[in-house]
Amino acid sequence: MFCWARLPLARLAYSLATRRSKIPYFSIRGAKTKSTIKFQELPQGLLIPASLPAVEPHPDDQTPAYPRVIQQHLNNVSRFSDCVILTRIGNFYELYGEQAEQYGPLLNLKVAQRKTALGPIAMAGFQHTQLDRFLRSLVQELNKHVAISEEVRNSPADQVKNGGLLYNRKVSRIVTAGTLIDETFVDPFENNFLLSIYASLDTSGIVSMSQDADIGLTWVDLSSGDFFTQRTELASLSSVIARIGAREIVLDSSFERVDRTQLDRLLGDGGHAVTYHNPDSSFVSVDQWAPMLETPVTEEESRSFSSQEVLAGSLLLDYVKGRLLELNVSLRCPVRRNQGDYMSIDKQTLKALEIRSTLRDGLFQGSLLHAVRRTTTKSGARLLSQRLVSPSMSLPEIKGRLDLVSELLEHDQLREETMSALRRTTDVLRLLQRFSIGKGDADDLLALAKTIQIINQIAIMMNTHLPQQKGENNSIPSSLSLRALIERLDLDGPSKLATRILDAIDEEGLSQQHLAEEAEAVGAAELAEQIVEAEEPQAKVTKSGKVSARKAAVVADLNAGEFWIMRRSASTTLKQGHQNLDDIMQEKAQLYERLRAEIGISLTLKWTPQLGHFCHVKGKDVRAEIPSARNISSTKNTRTFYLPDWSHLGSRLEDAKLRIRTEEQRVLNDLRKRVIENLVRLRRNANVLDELDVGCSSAVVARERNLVRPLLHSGTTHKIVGGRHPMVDIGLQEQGRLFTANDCTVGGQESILLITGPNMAGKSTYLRQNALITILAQTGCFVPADYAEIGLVDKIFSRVGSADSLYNHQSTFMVEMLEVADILNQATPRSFIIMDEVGRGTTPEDGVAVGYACLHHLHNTTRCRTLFATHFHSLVDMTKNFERLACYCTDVAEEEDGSWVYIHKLREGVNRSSHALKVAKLAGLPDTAIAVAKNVLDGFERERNISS
Ligand SMILES: Nc1ncnc2c1ncn2[C@@H]1O[C@H](COP(=O)(O)OP(=O)(O)OP(=O)(O)O)[C@@H](O)[C@H]1O
Repeated sequence: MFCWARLPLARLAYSLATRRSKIPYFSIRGAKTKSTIKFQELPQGLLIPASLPAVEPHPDDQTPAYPRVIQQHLNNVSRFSDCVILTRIGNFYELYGEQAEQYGPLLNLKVAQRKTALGPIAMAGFQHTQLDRFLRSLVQELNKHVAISEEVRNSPADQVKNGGLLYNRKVSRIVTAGTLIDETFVDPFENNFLLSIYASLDTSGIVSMSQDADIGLTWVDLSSGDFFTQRTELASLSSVIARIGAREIVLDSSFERVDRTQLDRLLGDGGHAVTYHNPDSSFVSVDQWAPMLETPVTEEESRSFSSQEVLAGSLLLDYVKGRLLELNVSLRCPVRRNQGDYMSIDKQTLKALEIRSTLRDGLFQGSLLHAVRRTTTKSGARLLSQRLVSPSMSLPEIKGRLDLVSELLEHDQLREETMSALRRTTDVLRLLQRFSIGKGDADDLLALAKTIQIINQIAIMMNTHLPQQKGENNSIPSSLSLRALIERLDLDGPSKLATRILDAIDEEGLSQQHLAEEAEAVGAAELAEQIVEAEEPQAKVTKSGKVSARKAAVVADLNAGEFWIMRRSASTTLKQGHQNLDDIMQEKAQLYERLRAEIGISLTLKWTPQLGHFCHVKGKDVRAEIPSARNISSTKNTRTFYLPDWSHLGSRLEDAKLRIRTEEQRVLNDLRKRVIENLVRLRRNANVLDELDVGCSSAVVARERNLVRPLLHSGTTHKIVGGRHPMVDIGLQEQGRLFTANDCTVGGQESILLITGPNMAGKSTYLRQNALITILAQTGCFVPADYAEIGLVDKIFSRVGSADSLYNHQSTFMVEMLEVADILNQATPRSFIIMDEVGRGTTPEDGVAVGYACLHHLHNTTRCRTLFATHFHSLVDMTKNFERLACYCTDVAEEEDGSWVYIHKLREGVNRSSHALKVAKLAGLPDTAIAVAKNVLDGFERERNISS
């Protein structure tokens, strides 16, 4: 029999999975070497080493070689040269050699040295249950690609080839920031996009930097299956990239020759990883994308893709395939986004308007999304986030979304009930991706079935409460009306699937199994303690709870495998299997009774993974004569022994259980297959839920914050009455202060509003609130105003604040000019521009000149809606003859006693006083400094009086 005491034991783990597959083993890891030795259990509970951590002879020669696992790691390092390799060894993932030395300290892992024939080699590792935590650090914080080398069971032939090794290792997947699927650290509220860009090449084979060069983009979220394509031109590329907000951008190697500063400017600093990849030719035509799609792209759709989009798609899919290796993933059919269908928001504007995060701290709280998000599902939150950065340009689409909000506002109870139902649903899109990569388990199936049931309930609720026909006054019912949405649901197939899942899976058994697994985990730890204790009897194991833990382990061991996750009725084979098992259990009871009658003692028939089927007696019966018993161990009060009858029946029992487990697995696989068959329907239904969720969210915010439905039209005018800034309004309310609403009529007769006024009196707030109201309106949300009539805006631009980019050799003024240049070059008569203090980054004279030039260009050439705030009062005089420019201002009201208040209400006219010293005093500048500043101002005043 194998002797534990000879092993340099440090850790021991018991593998549940392997035991279930009827090949029980322990794996023991040496304290220093961390090699793993597996022990197989023979009948009668004997343990023999299943494999030894042999130092394999090198195939080419007989010189000393690294142990196989290290050699495999080194091979992987050269095969996946851009990756950190994590190698699975039993219950651990290990890093070796240089990678252990480099990443061990970064990951806070202890780096040890393992002795090998070729000298010591560094190693560091962590428990397999911690994989996601370390992946997060490597992928998201250190921006690394991680190749995961998993243990795979060798086929009998491979075992012979590999000197009897039961397990081999194989890189199963490469994880990068953009290829996350079901990792626990994927942000549930945002999409995790991987974007590929294909640009036209010039004659010398370099990416063309001509502003109108054709660009193809495709982006995919592997965690939800969403897949999009778009064509654009180089001039708009950085805005499109900012809007998509990808975690990783894949470029082909022609981009490597683009000037670094130029490329950085194009790609922006959205916190994404950039990867260069050279695709092979496997996905060059859209037809070849089919194996990775839920359904092939139709010929008509495929004709709509530009050649650049197809090439970007082939780059993307080739990259995905190379990262997922053996995993299959099913993506949705690519949705083509027409540039003209969405309002373009450039990357500065996205930041400046704080759409998804605040400008200063990058926080969610304080952003527009935070102000308007009341979604109850994660995928609803993702949809809303996407919509806010890509407001629609389609009047029917916007009208449809607004109709839905209006309808949900009309039906309070229906809305409340829908929201409460949605709250109970699971994130179907992300769940389905688990099935698409072959991972979904019984819990996932149950979650899916319950969500399907909830969808059915929502449909019944809507059908019961909604009037049969919407749009009685001959108006055409909107495609997004509640009824139209419900009619979009495809309930038949999914309902059958849900019934099948719920009929098959035994929820009670499943939760008991989870409990048993937890108990077993306790048992494994306890067993490890026992063996350490057996090895070093002098070392006292004093861990509290030891006895109860042991009991839990024994209980778990006895019960393990008797909780079934499928109902007996799930299949005929299961029914028969359970009948067979019942019969054997009856035989067990009879055996027990027989033994008791024959031998006259009370004994228990037990099974543990380490001993197999054995008998146990205690107390006075310990010394009884038991024919054909073979002792295992005995103490004064207990005795453990094998009995052939029980060993034989026990192996039949195990066999019966194995048959049930195998059948359960088959049923599980069948259910998974059915989920995949329903993928398209389930995803379509999930979209309806998202639409409902976003509609409910908008209705709730509209009610909470007293928002109104905007009127959208195809003109180029804005008329907003009583407008408020969505975030400042909330912020002031939290402080018990009131926001002063302001009107904004711009476009047509007055296309430019030139706004002056004191510091801190609300100019920037006014500019931004009107831009935000426009974005909300075109997103299909109600807006913070008393009334809003908005002509569709194709591009929204803002030039606010100043930020230098020293890294890119750009001064504050250079950054400002780059942004202004983009605006003046790209704005169209349908655009909406806010410009705040243009020209403040240089001398006042130069600043005025630049400010005037902008106003002149916007007034005479672009002719689009513009709100322009400035402290350069001479601009007012210089633009006096601009017909379509009107002046407005904010103010300060001074009381006789010297106190003063800001008048945030905008009035027509000009205000030439900045009251800057009031702000300086408020900010706490020393009185002496204020006095000096005042003297300077008085001096200027005197000079002005003399010269006039
Ligand atoms: N309409 C308003 N109602 C109430 N408070 C407002 C309003 N507009 C602005 N405020 C408050 O005044 C603060 C300053 O506003 P804002 O930054 O817009 O002023 P400004 O005129 O642009 O200042 P500066 O010229 O110094 O940049 C805001 O943070 C907000 O607290």
